[in-house]
Amino acid sequence: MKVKICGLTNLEDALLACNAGADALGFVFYPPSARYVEPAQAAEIIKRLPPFITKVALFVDPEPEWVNLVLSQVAIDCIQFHGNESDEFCQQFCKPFIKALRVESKEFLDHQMACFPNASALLLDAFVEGIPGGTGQCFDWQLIDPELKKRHRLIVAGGLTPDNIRQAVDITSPYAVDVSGGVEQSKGKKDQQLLERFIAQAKA
Ligand SMILES: O=C(O)c1ccccc1N[C@@H]1O[C@H](COP(=O)(O)O)[C@@H](O)[C@H]1O
Repeated sequence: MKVKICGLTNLEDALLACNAGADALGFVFYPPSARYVEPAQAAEIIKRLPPFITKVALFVDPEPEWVNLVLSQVAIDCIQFHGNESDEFCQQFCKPFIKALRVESKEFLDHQMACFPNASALLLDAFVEGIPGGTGQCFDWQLIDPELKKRHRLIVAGGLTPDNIRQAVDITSPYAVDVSGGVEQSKGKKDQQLLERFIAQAKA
């Protein structure tokens, strides 16, 4: 089980996440988010990370110029698109990409999943009207059809915490899980105990 910790804004939290066993770290380049990090700050954090950690840049309906600016300044391995971007839009940056889909219904999910043949993984998050992500809400994990897992690499996200992560993994058997709010003491500030408990439970 791979674990991505998202919404890193400072080096201390990034190192805590790595030491606790995180496989990937997410940096939010969506200015309205409370977890937004300036590219220069993300670049400084990334320079001091141990090797073999995947660095993920998160965007929501960005201008291509903004993505290219971030990629030119920050050593990013993978891009996570969390808005209404198309498969064609996402693949123009020549980086592996994760497409986030907000789960409204099983039919919607089946349809949406087929629209991203070039995604290296699909991330499933809760649907909350008017909020693109990081809502702290769960979706109905039972909506994931085992057939979908044969066709796509799935990342489960949305409202995950140290207390529900084991159940989420048992029900969905995903490729990876992604968390932001469930391991924070306040928006943009992670909590060491929550990080350690979350990762230990996810990988148990
Ligand atoms: O974290 C954010 O601020 C954010 C903003 C806009 C889009 C996505 C965002 N975060 C992603 O949302 C999911 C679920 O987060 P949570 O665990 O429920 O807080 C996760 O993939 C975050 O990377």
